Amino acid sequence: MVDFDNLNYLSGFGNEFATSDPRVPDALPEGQNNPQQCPHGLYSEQLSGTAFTAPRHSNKRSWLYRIRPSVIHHPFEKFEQNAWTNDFGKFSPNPNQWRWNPHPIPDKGTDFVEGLYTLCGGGDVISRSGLAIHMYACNKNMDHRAFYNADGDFLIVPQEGELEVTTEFGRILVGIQEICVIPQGIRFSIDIRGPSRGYILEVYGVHFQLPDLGPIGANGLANPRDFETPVAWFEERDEPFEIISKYQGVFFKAKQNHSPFDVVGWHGNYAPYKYDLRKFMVINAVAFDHADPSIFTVLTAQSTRPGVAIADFVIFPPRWGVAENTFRPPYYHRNCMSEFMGLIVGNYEAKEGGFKPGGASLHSMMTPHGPDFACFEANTKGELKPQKVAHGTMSFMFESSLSMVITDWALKENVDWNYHKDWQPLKKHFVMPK
Ligand SMILES: O=C(O)Cc1cc(O)ccc1O
Ligand SMILES: [Fe+2]
Repeated sequence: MVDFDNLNYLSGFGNEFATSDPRVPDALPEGQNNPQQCPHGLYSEQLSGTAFTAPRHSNKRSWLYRIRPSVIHHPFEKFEQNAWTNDFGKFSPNPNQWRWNPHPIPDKGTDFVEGLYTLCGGGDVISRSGLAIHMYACNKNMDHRAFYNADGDFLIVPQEGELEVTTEFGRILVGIQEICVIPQGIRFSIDIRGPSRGYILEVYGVHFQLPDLGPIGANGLANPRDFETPVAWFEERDEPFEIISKYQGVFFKAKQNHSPFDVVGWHGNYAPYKYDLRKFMVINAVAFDHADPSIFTVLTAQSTRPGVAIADFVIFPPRWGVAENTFRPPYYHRNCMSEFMGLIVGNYEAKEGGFKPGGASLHSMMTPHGPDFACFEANTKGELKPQKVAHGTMSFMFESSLSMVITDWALKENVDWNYHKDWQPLKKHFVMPK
């Protein structure tokens, strides 16, 4: 059996892939999807990621050739997960700047599903447009348990602990400074290598795509070939499994007597993938001024309004700051978008202190924010030499055109109640001309 450290991946973003587990190299039928009998007695099953009639350029579906069809399970019953929600209508608005200390990894045995925790979000899973932002913190494998999200796609950003992700499409090792995307409906199970924590961006009704490059040209930012999709892998395990479904924001469980990871081969363009953020080709200002952070967009989940995202996934990787006569850190600003930030490793350039790896911040629609006092003081003085910005760091932003609501528990737990004090010492420097 191939272990998680020696996995092969298929290269490319959104390609039409075709893959069979090397133990059964001819698992895919030749030239058709539904032969009267599939090779090796497999069942064929389609997983649709878009409407059948979606335009060809955005149409997503895959064909799975599996030992048993997914439908063989017992009825779903409620599964208690009280730190999760997709129902943001029930919480009160709060326009403050929010910063959270790292979400704690529990002492008691907790797997990925049990350790999910919702911070904020907006929109609606039922009318199929919106997003939610969650964290996970766990210390236990999802033993004989698989999860799928009927409501949307997950973009998972591990901050501590590599994740061994088994999916219906194959297996993925997701390291720190890597991300993985598990599209709507795909069953997966997460094993860990130690205490684990990370962030999740969930979007409903759309899938992530690469941003357009416009005048940048044909190359740059996240290059398509650096996205890695698993090769088919299956296990034949006739043992009790629990399938956890998140449907309309609520968790359900169903029993079945076999592993859901029994897909021997699959083909199509709807599949999970991972990406190493250190491969991002950074573009930035090389003469003067601070460019908008959209230059750092890795993936975008577009709304129906051109250029307006349900959520953009933006990173702040290490790079050279060279701009002349420029206040180089992020500018003070108010935005018609909502900005959620997380820190994977290192230090964020706009904050001299307080924003910790594993922590988070939310600057809501039109809520002012920007560099803290120490950052402003340090960067308005001194010679502007070329300088490596935040060596070895990786922070990110989930930016959304939706107004986000914070859960009641996130308004109480892990809150840095001193955050607003970061800006209070900013001095008045104005001098009235005589
Ligand atoms: O608020 C933030 O720190 C994120 C951010 C970074 C940047 O370089 C410009 C604008 C912006 O919102
Ligand atoms: Fe901002």
